Amino acid sequence: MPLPPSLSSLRNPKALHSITDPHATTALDNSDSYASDPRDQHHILMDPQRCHQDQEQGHLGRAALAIALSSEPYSSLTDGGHIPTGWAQRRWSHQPQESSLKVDSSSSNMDKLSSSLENTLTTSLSKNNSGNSTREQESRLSKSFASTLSSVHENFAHLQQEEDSTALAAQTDRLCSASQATTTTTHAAARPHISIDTSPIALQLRRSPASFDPLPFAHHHRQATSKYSSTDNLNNSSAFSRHHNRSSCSSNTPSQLSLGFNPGKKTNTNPPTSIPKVLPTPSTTPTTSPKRRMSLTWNLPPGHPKEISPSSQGSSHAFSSAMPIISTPSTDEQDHQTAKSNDSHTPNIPINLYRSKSLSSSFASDDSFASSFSGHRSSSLSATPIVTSSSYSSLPYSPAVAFLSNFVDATAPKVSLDEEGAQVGDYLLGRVIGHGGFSIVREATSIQMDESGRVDRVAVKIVKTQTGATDNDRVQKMLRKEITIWSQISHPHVLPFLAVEELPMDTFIFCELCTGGHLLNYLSLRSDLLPQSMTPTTPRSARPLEEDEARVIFNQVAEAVRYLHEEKRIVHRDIKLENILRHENGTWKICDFGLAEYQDEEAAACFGESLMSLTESASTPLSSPKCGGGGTMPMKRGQEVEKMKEEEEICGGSLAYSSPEQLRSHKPLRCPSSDVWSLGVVLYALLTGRLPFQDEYEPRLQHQILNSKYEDPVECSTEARDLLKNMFRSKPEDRWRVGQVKDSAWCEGIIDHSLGVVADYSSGGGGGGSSSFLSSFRSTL
Ligand SMILES: Nc1ncnc2c1ncn2[C@@H]1O[C@H](COP(=O)(O)OP(=O)(O)OP(=O)(O)O)[C@@H](O)[C@H]1O
Repeated sequence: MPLPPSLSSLRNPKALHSITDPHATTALDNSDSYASDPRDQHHILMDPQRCHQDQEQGHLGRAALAIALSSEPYSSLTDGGHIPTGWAQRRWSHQPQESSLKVDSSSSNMDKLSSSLENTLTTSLSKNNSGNSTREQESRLSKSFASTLSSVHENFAHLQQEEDSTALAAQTDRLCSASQATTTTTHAAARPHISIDTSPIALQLRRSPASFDPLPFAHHHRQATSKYSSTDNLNNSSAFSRHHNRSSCSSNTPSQLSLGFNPGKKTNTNPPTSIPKVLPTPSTTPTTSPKRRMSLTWNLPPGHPKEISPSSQGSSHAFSSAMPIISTPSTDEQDHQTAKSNDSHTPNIPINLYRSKSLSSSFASDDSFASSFSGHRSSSLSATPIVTSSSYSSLPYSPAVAFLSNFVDATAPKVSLDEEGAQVGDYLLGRVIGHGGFSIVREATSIQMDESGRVDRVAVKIVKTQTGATDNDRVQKMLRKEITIWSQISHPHVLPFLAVEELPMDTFIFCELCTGGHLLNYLSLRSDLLPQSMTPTTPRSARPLEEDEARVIFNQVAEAVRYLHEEKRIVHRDIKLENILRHENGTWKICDFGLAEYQDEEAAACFGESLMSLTESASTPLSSPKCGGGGTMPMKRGQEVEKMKEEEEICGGSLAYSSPEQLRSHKPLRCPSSDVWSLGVVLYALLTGRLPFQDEYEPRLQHQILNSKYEDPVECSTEARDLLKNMFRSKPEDRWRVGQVKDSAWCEGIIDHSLGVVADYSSGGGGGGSSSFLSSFRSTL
């Protein structure tokens, strides 16, 4: 089984070795002995048995050092196989390979370093776990650490000569982490909160202080500072300060302490004396960088093996390992419950709460955890069962996981790229607002604000690269064409195209958002009928619009069609109520150019395309099937045959809106007259609340269309009925073109010539003032 994404996408694999919490530190010191929990792969568990063996064999520290120094990526440390049923069997198969290390792990230097570290850790743990820790012991421990680190520095000088700054940095981090963990634990008893910065930020600062940009971490600083509110004991902590002084690690502010030294100094053979370690004091408004914030805070139950100071007995203390931090300090059980309820496996949820309740129950119910911590004591170990995944059952995340999640590549996808919350281009995807044949349409919001501080809301049509359709290639080809056409047209009543993002799995077309729904919705809602009422299968009707309102809408749509036909020389081929959307400003816009076509070669050329895409040699020129109102075009026979074959399969559109010539043709036509017919269907629906051609039995429906048999809407004005008649002419060549439609008396608002009542509704500006007059006038007809 491959590594879980949260681990496999670690930005810095070596970060694993900077884990600072005591569990993980112990695990790292027994680096052959930690494993992935099969129940939750984000957990790293320890094998105390193995820890013990390591210690017996004197490997404590050495393996960790070897791995820390290894330049191998983290993934290569895994066994690469499947996760067996028992977690304990899953161990990293990595054997430190001398050749891959920049240092000779058998050199005396290394031995010295290793055993020094080992001794220090052992001393630290045994003292701490005996519950007899005193200030004196703390001090001794600190000294011991200081000398260890100084020894480490000497060894690092050797490493520096190897010019391996990366390995050096990892080593530095690792050792500093180890020392901090113990020191911090020692001091956890003396104060409610202590925050030692071993975060990547601090590490970055240590590595390249000059290039460190404090801004993104301002929030972290603030948090860390606030966590340091209790600093009263800090200055009293002789061990702590001595440790820092003697180990060449210092603090400039009480709120930010960090350990380390600058590995960039390659020629310095002496232990470094000062280390860039202090984060800039926060002074600015925090800048959020939410994906890189987290907190590890947990309280230890009194008497717990991890609780090391006698002064802490009877109380609950916090151990805080500060990383890029958002702390949600709380001590009540309710918070713990909240934390538990958040126990999803989302690796990037950065807040981790470890409450005394959870730990005490966890520890109390499973001594193995305690023994794993004090694994060097063979007596307790032998009597203790191995750690199981249930040891962690009450914890939302292990500290190690929480820390690791901080290193997950910020760009790693957290959700599928076409799901709500995903970022595509400059937009964040939102809820689904519509469905098409091969698409879903979502709302999306811009990630940038405009000058007035507003965030743009747009719509995005998402088409999968693999739609699942057998003719997927064709679907993709049509999509290409839709984008080509749509991106080059611009009209107030055509839905504006904004951008396109093509990702491996999906194509995203961003366009203006129309919050008012489509025209079918609009009609249906008015009459409290379901949208189905307008489908050919149901003879029921919606309440018609007032003629003047219908005129406003129709004029906008017809104007857009006129623009397409006459200015752009394209045909829409799918004009219907569902493809006319209402913008929040009340205007109507045509959308869906999925079936749009160029009227002829010339038109195609204007869009930078060629209808003659086939390379076949010339043959007899032909015309496309006859259809009135233009749309003829020369075509070569071979090409046409191919084209016909292709087009037969992509013939689309809705039957209820189909023109007679389209029904007669076995391939989609590119003649504008068919659009005019469809436009007539829309007009009829607006005026009557029903479709002109509808029948549940399809052949009967086709018959109606072919013979242009529709019910004359006697309730409408003569001008409206006249217009409909001219739009529903069977022969395309007799049918009005869209320009004639636009110039019609009804569209012009010329209702009754004899009375000279003229109102101009063509601009879409309304004309509601004369509405009642017009209605009453109609009723007198
Ligand atoms: N810009 C938008 N604002 C609001 N809703 C939209 C927008 N674009 C599309 N929709 C909704 O999504 C539906 C489907 O969109 P569209 O017609 O563009 O997809 P399609 O895949 O081309 O559909 P079809 O299969 O019907 O051709 C529309 O009917 C409409 O309800």
